[in-house]
Amino acid sequence: MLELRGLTRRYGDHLAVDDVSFTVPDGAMVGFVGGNGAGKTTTMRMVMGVLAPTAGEVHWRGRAVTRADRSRFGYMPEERGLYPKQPVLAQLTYLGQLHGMSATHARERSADLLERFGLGERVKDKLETLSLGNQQRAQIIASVLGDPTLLVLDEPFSGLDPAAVDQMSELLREHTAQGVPVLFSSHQLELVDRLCDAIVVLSRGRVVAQGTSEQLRATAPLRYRLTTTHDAGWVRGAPGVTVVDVDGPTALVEPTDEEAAERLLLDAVARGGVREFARIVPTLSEIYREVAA
Ligand SMILES: Nc1ncnc2c1ncn2[C@@H]1O[C@H](COP(=O)(O)OP(=O)(O)OP(=O)(O)O)[C@@H](O)[C@H]1O
Repeated sequence: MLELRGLTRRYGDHLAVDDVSFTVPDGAMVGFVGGNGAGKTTTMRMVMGVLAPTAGEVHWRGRAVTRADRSRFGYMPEERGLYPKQPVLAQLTYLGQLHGMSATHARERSADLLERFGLGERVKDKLETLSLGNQQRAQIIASVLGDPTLLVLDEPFSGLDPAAVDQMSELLREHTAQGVPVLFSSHQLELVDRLCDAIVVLSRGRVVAQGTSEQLRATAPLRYRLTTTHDAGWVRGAPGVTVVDVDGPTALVEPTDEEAAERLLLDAVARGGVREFARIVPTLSEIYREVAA
């Protein structure tokens, strides 16, 4: 398990990361979301030891992380790590060796992954001659070489087409299935919602929400849409209900609890017909906008 304890980073007067604490349990995929400049990259750099924290600690498997621990972490940095002018397979092989693999094993594993991700024909090409999405595939492959004990990936899915997103998600799942914790940042909230066991939302350097997407949804107010056969203006006087909006026969309401919702429905039926009475479950994007506002 990876644990961030009160991680803080200042750049001069600017507090870029402010007392950030969360865990990435073994085998869990945790999505790290937040607007531009929220502090995700800075936090990940501190986890990897690329940047020293102003305060706070990173713990790995229950104790302060060491340089040896970090040498087994797989990292995809924001600035990416591969050399544009080097052939793809040669540099992946070299990287694998840096992670302790034999030259043969590193070359075989890299070639297998390149083949699997549709780059089998491009292994001898310089990285810079590949499309951006294909370069990104190679960068992700680089981060998983050498059986990493933890994966920290800075926007690994940006620029990938839907097929590559599926392939890369599958690759990450293979790692979580073996107990490897995975932390990745992304602006693609639907993807984060679909892939992650838990989500950490950062805003202006602070964690403003964290939990499973169900837990985050549960923090949203209970909201219903009522569509009647007549004008719904009467809901404004209904007990235990806050009216968000009324538009002709349709009302958006926030009952204090399920009982108040039921009373409202019975009232609506008694007053005429009900076309729809539906619980509005917010999307992760809506929750995100709310908490990050
Ligand atoms: N080397 C630096 N010197 C000064 N300020 C920095 C430096 N690196 C980052 N910052 C500032 O720290 C804050 C957090 O930046 P960071 O790159 O961690 O955010 P982010 O969440 O990764 O953003 P994005 O989604 O745009 O990549 C920003 O205000 C940024 O301008």
